[in-house]
Order: sequence, then C-alpha cells, then structure tokens
Amino acid sequence: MPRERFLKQSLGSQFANIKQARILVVGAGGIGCELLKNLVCTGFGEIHVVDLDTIDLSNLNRQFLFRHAHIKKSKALVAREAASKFNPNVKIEAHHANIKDPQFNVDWFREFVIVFNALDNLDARRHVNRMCLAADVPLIESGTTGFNGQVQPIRKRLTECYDCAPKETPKSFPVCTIRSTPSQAIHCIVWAKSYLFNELFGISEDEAADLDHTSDENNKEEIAELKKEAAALKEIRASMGSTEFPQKVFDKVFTQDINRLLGMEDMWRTRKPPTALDFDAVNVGAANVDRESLADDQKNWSLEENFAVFSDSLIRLSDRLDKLRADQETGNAPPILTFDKDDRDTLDFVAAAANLRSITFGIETKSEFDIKQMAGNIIPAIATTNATTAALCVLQAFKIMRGDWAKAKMVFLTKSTERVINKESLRPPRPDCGVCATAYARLVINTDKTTLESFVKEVLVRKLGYREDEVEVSNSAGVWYDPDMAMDDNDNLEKSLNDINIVNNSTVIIRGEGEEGERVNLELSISNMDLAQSAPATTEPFTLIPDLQTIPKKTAAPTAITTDAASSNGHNLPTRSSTKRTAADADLDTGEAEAEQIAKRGKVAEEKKSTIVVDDDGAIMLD
Ligand SMILES: Nc1ncnc2c1ncn2[C@@H]1O[C@H](COP(=O)(O)OP(=O)(O)OP(=O)(O)O)[C@@H](O)[C@H]1O
Ligand SMILES: [Zn+2]
Repeated sequence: MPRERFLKQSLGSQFANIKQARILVVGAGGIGCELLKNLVCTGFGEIHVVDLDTIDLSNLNRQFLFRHAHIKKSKALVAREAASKFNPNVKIEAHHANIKDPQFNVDWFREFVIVFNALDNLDARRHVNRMCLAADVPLIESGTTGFNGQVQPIRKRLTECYDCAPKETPKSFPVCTIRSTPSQAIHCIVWAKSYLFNELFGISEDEAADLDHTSDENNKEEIAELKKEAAALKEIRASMGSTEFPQKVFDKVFTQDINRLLGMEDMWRTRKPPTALDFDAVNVGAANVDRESLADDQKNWSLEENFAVFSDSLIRLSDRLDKLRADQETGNAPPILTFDKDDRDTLDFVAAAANLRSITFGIETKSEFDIKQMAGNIIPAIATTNATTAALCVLQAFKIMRGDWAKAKMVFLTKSTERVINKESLRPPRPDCGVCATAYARLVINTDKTTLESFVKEVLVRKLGYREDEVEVSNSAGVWYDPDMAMDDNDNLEKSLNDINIVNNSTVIIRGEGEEGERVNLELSISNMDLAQSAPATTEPFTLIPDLQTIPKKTAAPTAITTDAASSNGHNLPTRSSTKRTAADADLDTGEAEAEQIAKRGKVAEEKKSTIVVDDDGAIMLD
C-alpha cells in the first residue's frame, strides 16, 4: 500500500515501532487538531484523544477538523471521525471527558508510550504532568500564544517537569484599584465585569478571580465602605424589572459612589479626581443617538452612546434574568447570569459600563472590540503557530520513541526576523521541585526480621528525621503506613518487611514531612542484608547508601511570575530560559560553536544573507 511505503521510506526502521505505539492526545483544540492529523498521518497505531468541550463557531477558523455542521458537538468525537479519514489503518479512541476524571487514573496513563498535551489551561497541564510522572510515561507539553509556540519533552528523573520552572499566572488587581482608584481601561473593564455585572446579575464580587484581596487588611476603612456600597447595590437589584431600575443603577455607581470617593480628599492629592455623571443630562443627549451606528464594534462610543448601550443592555439582561426566574423549578438555587465575551448582551453591558467609568475617571475609552479582547483575555490564536508547534511535537516524539533523550530538545517558536525556531537542551529536574523532585538511596536491611514499625521508627523517624504522624510508606503493592492510619490501629505494624512485599530488589516510596516542612519524595531500593554481598559491616541494624542525613525540602509549586490578565489566555507558555548557557549546553549559540554544528549537520544552503539549516530531526530553521 503506497501510504505505508512512503512512511517506511521516511521513518525507516522506526516505522514498525510507531505502528505499534499507543499514544494519548489531551485536548482537541487548536494544537490538538493539527497534532491528531500529524499523528494519524504518521501512522501511530492507536491514538486516544480526550477533550471535555463542544465545538464553537469561533473554533472553526483554525480547528480544521471541525465544520459549521459540527457546532455544539463533542470535539473529541468529531475529531476522531474527521482524523480517521486521513488514515483508516489507525485506531482512534475518543473520550468526551475531563482528563481529571477518575477513570483516567495512573494505570490508564501507564498504557501509553507517549502523552501529548494540547491544552489551554494551567490546571489541566499540571494534572497531566503529575499523572505522567506517577505513571513514568514521557510527556510532550506544548502551547502557543499568538506567534509564540513552545514544545517541552518531559521525562521523570531525566528532565525538568512542567512545574520545575515558574509559570505565568493571570494577574489579579487589588480591590481598591478596581473599586476606588482606577487608572487604566483594564481596571474599569474588570470593575464592570467582576463587580458591577456580578452584583447585579451574578454572584458576589468576593468570588471573582481577578480581584486580589491581599491588601484588604491595610485598607480596612475603605474596604468597609466598599462593602456597604456593594450591599446598597444588592438592594437596588431587588427593583430589577421596574422602569426606574436603569436610573437607580446609574445614579448609584456613576453619581453617588463617585461623590463619596470625591469626599476622600487624601485619595486625590496625587491623583486626578473623578467627575460624577448626571443621569438626566446624559439621558437627554442619548435620545439623539443613532442606534445603527452602535453596531460598529471598532468605533469608540461617545458618552451618550455608551449611556444608550448601558441602559438598553441593562434592560435586556434584566428581562433574561426575569424569564429564567419564571421558568425556574422550585427548590433550585436562584438563577444567575455569567459574563461571556461571545454573549452580545453581557458584552454590551460590560463595554458600556466600563467606558462610562473610564469617562468619570478621565481614562481613555475603548471600542467594544477591544473590550471583548481584554475582558475575555483573548490573544489571537494563529493557525500557523498551532500547526508548526504540532509538527515540532511530532519531531520530538520521534526522538523519544527511539529513546534518544540526548537529542530531545525544548523548542521555541517566535516571531523573529532572525531565527524563527530555537532550541535549548533539556535541563535535569530541579532538585527541590515540589512536584517531581525525588531523592534516591539504597537501604540495606534485614527484611525478614525488621517489622514495619521499627522501619518507620528507626529508619524514617530516628535516622531521617521524618515525623511519625506525617510520613507515608508505599510500594507497588499499596500504601502500608500513612498519617491517617494511626500507629495504634495499623495491623501492618507487626508484619515483617517481607510480609508486605518490601523485599530484596524492590522499591519503597516515602512521602512526608520533617520538622521543617514537606520533603521531596524518597525512593529507597531495598537490599536484604543477608543477601547483599556488599553489605558494609555496621553496628546499625541497617545501612543507607549514601548515608543520607536528611531529605531536601519541597518548595511550593512556582507561580511567581504574573502576567496582565488582558494579555494571557491561559496558554501559559513556560518562559524561555534567561540564564546564560554554555556553548556546549545550548543549541542556540552563534559564532564558532554554531558554525561547527552547522558543518556537522552538513545540509546548509546559503543564499546571500539568509541561511537555511536542516536540523537532524528534520526541522528547517530559517536564519
Ligand atoms: N481538563 C481538560 N480535559 C480535557 N480537555 C481539556 C481540559 N482543559 C482544556 N481542554 C481542552 O483543550 C483544548 C485547548 O484548545 P485551544 O487552546 O485551542 O482552546 P479552545 O477552547 O478550543 O479555543 P479558545 O480558548 O481560543 O476559544 C480545548 O478544546 C479544551 O476543551
Ligand atoms: Zn519538577
């Protein structure tokens, strides 16, 4: 069959392995669709794809496995149907589910040769990272933001895991900035979306993720006032549906609250004070607004136009909530509305309210189009970036399938006039990573005579400094001791290590805390003292090799770097290393080292100023 012949020609002896391989793709979105197509065309034997979502109109421009007729259908199931047409020899299993669901347990992960992440959020990425570490399966992590893409191969013990490097988390804003002293359009957008919208139609502001309450303690008085303001707004919510409702809301947030703030003179010593708006004055002007012109979402609306959209969307949303209430079955929680950038009514309200607030604070207003990007944390997803990143994932997978981890690389795609694709060598695991760090030692001990109790008390507590009530002992047969099994009623304590499968040449995992906090995991390889030929002479009933005194402490999962909420869509690319690396270390060097590498690769085409390098994994780099 020609398809197989071509694949054999391009992949050589590796094709047989690829044909047998069972792999997992998590996410069937922008990268996932491209990846699935590549993997299917490459002939991977069995591909599982997991996605929890359904297809949306806005996915169709880049998630090319989906068509208009598929809107509202499961991404995973449609992706399977569409991708299997590329190569009927490949078995594709689709799971319309959350990868965090319990059926996708460690044993399930263990069945795959490689796992590919094609996700869009930190939480799911972290989960898959942990599962792959636990199952000891290689993971190829990938992500894109606009023109930037990144691919990171991850292997337990060998490379950094996803959590070894700090990750960007969406920025949150101090409550006082949002509620009292905005100075940028984004502050007013967050106010409209997370405060005003939620107080009127949703759940209270305390739940909003983009509000940071850490400095509340230092601003106790102002926070108390703000709580009163919110309570007064809740009372106004009760008059929803009445003809006075829009004016009541407007008066409250654009007149009374602003006047209260103006009364706090200290606040405006170094800042430009706001100007309260007057409902009647603006209302008169709004009568002449040409409603047709408001359809243009790239235009900056005037004060009156914002007012018209504000009042109109307020009525539309109130009617919707009223209808939901009327249709509600008794006994259920009261219905609420949630902001959705693609929901015209909610977007109109947030855009107009944000702009009216900007006007009161003398901040430049934004078009509805811009506000949609900022409120929805949208970064344009670029089909070409996704396609290139997916292709780079497969190239890394080939190396991993060959077991050639020395050649596997972290790959970066950037919008650059120099080199578009850059690579870095993979780094070893961070020794104190809260997720993947593990300490290793050999324990020579008499497994017939030592009981679990003396193992915990002598080796773990006395020798290694673990706390008896904070340590867990497990091996492939299960957990034998953990803090919830109190010393007194753990039936295993009297058993010998042999009896609980802690035998010669087996591995025991220790997790837990010492006096100074949580320790990285400890993996002990057991040698039975009677059988161990090299057992050193000792007065102790056991020997640790090396003679560990303590186990390093875990650090918290690093999330130190934050990014503007308006410029992150949760793709959350790990940042490219800023540390200088030696020529031998990195593949990015210029000068002699690079010339040597290029010469080695041997396939250099030079044309005036530009250089094309065909890398050993087939990637073409354009200088
Ligand atoms: N926990 C999870 N389990 C399974 N699939 C997930 C999980 N979290 C995210 N996904 C899926 O990962 C995919 C990521 O794709 P992508 O980044 O293109 O996002 P999108 O939601 O399709 O598009 P956009 O966010 O740009 O509108 C999505 O299809 C999403 O449903
Ligand atoms: Zn790690």
